[in-house]
Amino acid sequence: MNDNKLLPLREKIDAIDAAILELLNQRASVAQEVGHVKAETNAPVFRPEREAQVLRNMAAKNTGPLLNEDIQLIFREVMSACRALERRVVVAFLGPVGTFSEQAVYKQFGRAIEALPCISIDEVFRATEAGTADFGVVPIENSSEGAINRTLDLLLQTSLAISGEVAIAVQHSLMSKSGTMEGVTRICAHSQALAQCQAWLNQHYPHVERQAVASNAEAARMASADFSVAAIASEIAGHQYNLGIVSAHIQDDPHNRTRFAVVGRLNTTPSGKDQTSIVLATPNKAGAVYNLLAPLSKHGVSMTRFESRPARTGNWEYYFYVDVEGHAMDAKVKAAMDELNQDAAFFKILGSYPCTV
Ligand SMILES: C=C(O[C@@H]1C=C(C(=O)O)C=C[C@H]1O)C(=O)O
Repeated sequence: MNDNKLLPLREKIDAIDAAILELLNQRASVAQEVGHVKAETNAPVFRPEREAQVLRNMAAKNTGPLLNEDIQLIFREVMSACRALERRVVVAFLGPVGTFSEQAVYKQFGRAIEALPCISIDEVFRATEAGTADFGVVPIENSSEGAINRTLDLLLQTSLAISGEVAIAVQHSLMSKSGTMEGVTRICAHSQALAQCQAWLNQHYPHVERQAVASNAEAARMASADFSVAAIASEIAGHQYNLGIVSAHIQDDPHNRTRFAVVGRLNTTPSGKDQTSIVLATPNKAGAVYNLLAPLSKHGVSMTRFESRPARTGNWEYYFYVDVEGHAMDAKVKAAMDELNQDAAFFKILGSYPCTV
């Protein structure tokens, strides 16, 4: 074998690991000091703007061969572990475990947290508003199905602010207890997942009944207990419930993504590269939307997203959900927001937060 050649290389790796370990613990000790300083003033443990800066710095300094993406994953976990020495933050999400929401939680906060599964999006908001959780992670938009209306409606009323956003690739697989479709009479999934796989299902299993259930993970749980049920869910959920894969990645759009908002009782300060989400309504008159957006162009603020929701007043009135580049504390964003606020029938800043790194 090549072990004679490997041995000295492994000794090198052992020495480097010892140095990394030493440095990691030095870093952790400083994070503990940060924790003590924060405890004196009851300051928030999780600072998304600072974590975004650390991740951006690491990517900027990285000379390889490790990829920026992998460096950021590693540092996300390093920060998560350091943060947990200050305090383990509690993060509510749309459960049960195994959902894409749970993946989004770990992508944003790392693993060293307490993840709190909730039965509905409403419950995620409630748990976070009540302080049972420090943050909540809620789906806001899917690239093939559009906005998650319940989240938009709840954002309108909540006292929480958006403190971050996370996007994850959503890949659905068809799975069953046996790993085949033999004896399967029902395909279960969340309604969004059924919609995202509609064309594929129509083509491959047009005659099998489809049933919408509370979540894909719930579908996976049902399939694990019943040979007549197949589930559409993530492979992670399938693995959790010991399911076999019938067909992998069956979503109609191969680039299917879901964007999640992180909500909390925290107002995030500028990170250097931020965006601001607002919601506003116009008086119901000609040219209102045009006028509404004029302050943005006047102050040179770029709009990156625009979504409308019926206001349900019966008058064809709408709420507009708008994302703009920059932080609400930036002079030009602030000037544009002040003007919007003056003209709008309804105006609310949902939050300013770091752009995804
Ligand atoms: C150490 C801090 O606390 C947390 C941990 C961080 C880290 O490990 O780098 C960064 C931001 C905070 O979420 C800090 O606020 O600087």
